[in-house]
Amino acid sequence: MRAAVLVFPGSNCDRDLAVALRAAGARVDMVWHKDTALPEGTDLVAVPGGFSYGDYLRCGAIAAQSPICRAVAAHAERGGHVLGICNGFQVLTEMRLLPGVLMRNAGITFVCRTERLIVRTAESDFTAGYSEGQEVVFPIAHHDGNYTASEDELDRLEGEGRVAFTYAENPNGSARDIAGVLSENRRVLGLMPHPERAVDPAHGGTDGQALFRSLVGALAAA
Ligand SMILES: NC(=O)CC[C@H](N)C(=O)O
Repeated sequence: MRAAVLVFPGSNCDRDLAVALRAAGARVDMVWHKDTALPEGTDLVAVPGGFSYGDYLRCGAIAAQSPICRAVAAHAERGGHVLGICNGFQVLTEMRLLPGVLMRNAGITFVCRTERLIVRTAESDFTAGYSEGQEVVFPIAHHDGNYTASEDELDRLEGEGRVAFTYAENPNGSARDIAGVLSENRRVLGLMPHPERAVDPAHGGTDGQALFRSLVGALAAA
């Protein structure tokens, strides 16, 4: 299974994400945002956290216009898998690969702590390693994590089982406690918490391992 981890100016979780993917068995290529094509045979595009372009304009807005994002959109259009974590989730909403927007946290401040989450669906290649309703603990670190969409869109996401994770205690004002959502074909996942920071006992927890293992396992078998 081959994963492409994108690197933008200001990405700072790209190497953590590569480590988590490699530990789960993926072959990883780091791909610079100015590249125009993904490596041949890329199964998964992984968009990491950080502060792409210093979060200017809006988090992820400039990164979404990068040359590589045209190739990412084409990959998603072909039914390819895409994972966006934190700033990566913001990039995917700016690209409109996922619905909704990430606004400034309701409390205005940057929030950096570990957070309890509830897995809302195990029906995706990203969440198949968990059970529905399972509680997991991932770190969060963001100032624009306040997920917002129209009431109709939120009803649709919930109705279609596309809310992947919710917060047990909402840290940022996100509508309906949403921490992560899936695309219509369930092959694009964006989430604000950081599963790649919960894959080693030294991290204080390993609840993120199941996400990378189930994803790599599903794509290796495909
Ligand atoms: N950890 C991150 O990716 C942070 C994303 C973004 N810079 C924010 O603060 O909201």
